Amino acid sequence: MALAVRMRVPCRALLCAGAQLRGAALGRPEWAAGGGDGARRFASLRVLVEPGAEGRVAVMKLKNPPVNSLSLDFLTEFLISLEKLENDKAFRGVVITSDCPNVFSAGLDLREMYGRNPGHYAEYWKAVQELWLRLYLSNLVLVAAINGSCPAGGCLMALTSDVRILSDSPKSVIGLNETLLGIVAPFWFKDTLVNTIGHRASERALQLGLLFPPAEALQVGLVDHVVPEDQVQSMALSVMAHWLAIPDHARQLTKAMMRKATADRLIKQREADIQNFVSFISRDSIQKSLQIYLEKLKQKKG
Ligand SMILES: CCCCC/C=C/C(=O)SCCNC(=O)CCNC(=O)[C@H](O)C(C)(C)COP(=O)(O)OP(=O)(O)OC[C@H]1O[C@@H](n2cnc3c(N)ncnc32)[C@H](O)[C@@H]1OP(=O)(O)O
Repeated sequence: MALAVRMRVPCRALLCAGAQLRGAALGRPEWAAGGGDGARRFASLRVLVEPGAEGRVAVMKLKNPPVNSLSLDFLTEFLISLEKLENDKAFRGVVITSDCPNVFSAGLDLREMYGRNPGHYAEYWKAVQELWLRLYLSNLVLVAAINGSCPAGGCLMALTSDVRILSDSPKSVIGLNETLLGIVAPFWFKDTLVNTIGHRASERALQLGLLFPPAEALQVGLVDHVVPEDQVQSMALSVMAHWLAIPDHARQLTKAMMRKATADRLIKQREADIQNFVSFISRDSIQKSLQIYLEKLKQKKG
């Protein structure tokens, strides 16, 4: 039954093959298994996978310092580790959290979108699409344990999860803030937000580029729970236990029923979406906006 409901995402194999080649080219081992749990604990440079609870749950820790930006290398490593977990029938759920202090993820890596060539932009965008499709259509129960700042692409990642737990800290702001950078969230970012918080709240959040503090994120429905920082992971595991009490086949079919139409919109026009991104991001005005934003980030440090 699990096989019957497992959805295939085109081009995944190609992307993963690309990642392995990239890893090999960098002259480092692809995965290092370790610890007493053998294959249940593995790591790449930027993603750490540890056993969660009762051998059925894995905890994926994002480890791309300083701010877990979603670089191409990070995306490829993340996708490989997710595929490993998807293919291991022992795992039914994954908690996604950050290994970097105060930041869940700073979103897409601005350096992948600034000052590069069209071929690079296309390769990067394909990987971003793949991340969204693989997470959004995952058969696993995904719980985002958001232990820090979660803007733009970081928020998109969290929105693909089945449940979101946010730490109660002034640093833990979450939202799709693309307009603040002078860029526009693509339709599938928007669809994911609308499916979570509704049309009117999304319209306001997207146009204003809102980054919601914890209480407001909870109120608008962007996250499901806000808990003290030191309870984020334990809360995630306890919510996970609730979701795992449901038979997988029924939950998976229901998840597919709720999400497939949204994912299909992108699957049907992936190539056009890549071309749109490349032409948008290559515009002089957009490159200028990104340059200014990157400079602001640097100046902030003083
Ligand atoms: C059609 C186009 C659609 C594209 C859709 C785009 C989606 C996106 O995700 S765009 C990215 C949006 N992200 C942001 O706006 C977040 C920017 N970052 C921050 O606000 C902060 O860095 C922070 C709150 C996440 C963390 O703050 P803090 O701990 O104070 O760290 P710093 O700001 O000092 O940053 C350290 C270091 O990291 C660099 N950096 C930060 N964010 C990014 C990023 N998204 N991509 C690449 N690099 C990033 C920052 O510039 C600093 O670098 P150095 O000065 O070289 O140390």
